[in-house]
Amino acid sequence: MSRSLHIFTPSNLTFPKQPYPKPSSNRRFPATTFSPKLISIKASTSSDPNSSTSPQVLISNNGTGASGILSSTPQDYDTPPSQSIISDSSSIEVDAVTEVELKENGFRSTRRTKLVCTIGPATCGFEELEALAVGGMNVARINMCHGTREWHRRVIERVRRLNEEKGFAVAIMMDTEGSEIHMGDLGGASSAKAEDGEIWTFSVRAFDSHRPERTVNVNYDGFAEDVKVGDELLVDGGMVRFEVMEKIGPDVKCRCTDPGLMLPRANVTFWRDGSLVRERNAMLPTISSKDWLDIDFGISEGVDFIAISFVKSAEVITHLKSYIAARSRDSDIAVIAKIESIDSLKNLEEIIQASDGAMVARGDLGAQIPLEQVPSAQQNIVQICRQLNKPVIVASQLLESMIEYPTPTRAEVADVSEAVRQRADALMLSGESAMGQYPEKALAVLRSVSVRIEKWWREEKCHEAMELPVVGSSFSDSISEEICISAAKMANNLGVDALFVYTKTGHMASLLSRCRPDCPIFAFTSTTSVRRRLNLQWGLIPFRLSFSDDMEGNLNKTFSLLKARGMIKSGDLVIAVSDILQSIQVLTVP
Ligand SMILES: Nc1ncnc2c1ncn2[C@@H]1O[C@H](COP(=O)(O)OP(=O)(O)OP(=O)(O)O)[C@@H](O)[C@H]1O
Ligand SMILES: CC(=O)C(=O)O
Ligand SMILES: [K+]
Ligand SMILES: [Mg+2]
Repeated sequence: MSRSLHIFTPSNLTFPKQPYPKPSSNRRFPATTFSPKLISIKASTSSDPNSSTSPQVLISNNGTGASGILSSTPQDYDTPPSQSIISDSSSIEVDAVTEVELKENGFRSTRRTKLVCTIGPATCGFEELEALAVGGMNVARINMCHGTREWHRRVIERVRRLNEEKGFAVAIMMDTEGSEIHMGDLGGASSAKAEDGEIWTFSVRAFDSHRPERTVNVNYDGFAEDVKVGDELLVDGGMVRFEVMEKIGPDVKCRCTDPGLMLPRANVTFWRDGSLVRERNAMLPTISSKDWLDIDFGISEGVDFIAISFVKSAEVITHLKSYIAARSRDSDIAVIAKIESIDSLKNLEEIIQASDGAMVARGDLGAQIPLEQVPSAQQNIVQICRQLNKPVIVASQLLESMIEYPTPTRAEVADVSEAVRQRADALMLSGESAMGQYPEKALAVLRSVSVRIEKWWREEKCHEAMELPVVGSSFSDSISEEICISAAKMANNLGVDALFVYTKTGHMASLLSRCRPDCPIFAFTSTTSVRRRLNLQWGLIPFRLSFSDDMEGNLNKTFSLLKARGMIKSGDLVIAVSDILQSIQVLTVP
């Protein structure tokens, strides 16, 4: 790129000469001494990328404020699917929970960390789902390892109905089974207890209705051939352990060395001399034929996210993304790479780069690498995701003891705090919400710990600045990134109440979220599907709003709609950015 560009940042941006006060301790500008409503800095785009006119930053003072123009190459945002655009231009949609939170506690106290709940027998009813939505569930996860497609379809229907009838924007994430080795479904039993010293049979034979006592089926045909006498067999990452004693045809006799509860379809790994054995099962495809059918199901149901289990390489993600694109022109399903195998750690950056987000799936990850390596892997994945601008979910065993007990352990609270402190986009409940005794209580713990830790770290100003590399490929993308970095920095320095972002595809909102600003981000988008997808990203409060290319009009409309609902008030200080007209505007709410 030969053209030079003046990207404005707070350091090279000239504000009007008019003095304005330093942020006071409550970090709120008195509207009387500073009239930010009139400051508008725009990066307008020239239509000719090769234009010889040199880019310029113009700051003009229109009375008391200023406006700046910065020219650049044309931006290209793709138009979202027309089908999902809601034509009602007079309303704004936000979920009832956020609305109450904003009204009662103000901007600062809103939760920035998003919450994902796995839906299972304990939470599949409409009322239970509603209780989770009221409790702050942003994304409902359905795990295709369990239940029938018909069961999952009903859950999706209920979540949809909840969104329609009660104004929520709960997104749906479908998680594939993947083709690693796991046990069968225990013939319908909810669990099986293995006691110390007991002999259990792991068999590749399928059992119809009658499962012989102390026998479990294993889904991998090569199992009996690949294991050796003396191997250690770990169920669910070591929750239960066995030693292989004898092989009899398709049956493998094992002695329980670490007793515990085995759940249906629990994952099985085997170890030899302290290392994970990956014989022919290493060749199992990431996406099995059953997974492809589940993916077709997810596409036809219009789920918002598909999470792929046991990803090994970026190719499988790229392949799936083109498969989805060819089959679902109207909806845009985001693909989340689950990082839960040794192979995925080896190819981490390429996999995350190819995906729309990632999950630190600590359950299986902890079965493939030594447990003491899981925390550093988590930190690394969270950091790479933030740098590459991909949402990241920290999952598994966050509040494991709450499957049975109404209060978490102190260690669990510390674990949740750590994920919040790392500023992961989202935390996930698995068994706690799918089949535990206290799904709502577990969600409430995630909620209160998140809010508390976020507030604490904001107040202490403990967050280290993170180097955010350029992620976009076009010049226009770079401008959007710089705008977001500058806007977030300005928002922190000026102590504004909220950042507003008007975004058609959601991209600009995600770039702002990546900066992890101190104030919440109101993300306005015209489609319900983008709004749902943004619900996974840190700090974003997604609104559905029809808007035009006239930012002045958009802002006035937003202010009056939000004021009418008591969600903002006169005098609130806001910074607005948009991907319609690449710009930063500082405004006080009239
Ligand atoms: N749809 C479902 N029907 C029945 N039980 C379910 C369902 N979803 C989850 N569960 C139960 O909740 C437990 C925890 O759920 P989770 O989604 O973490 O599954 P998992 O088997 O550990 O697999 P994964 O590694 O894919 O997360 C499961 O082991 C299962 O017992
Ligand atoms: C979530 C998941 O798949 C795991 O932790 O293994
Ligand atoms: K799964
Ligand atoms: Mg897993």
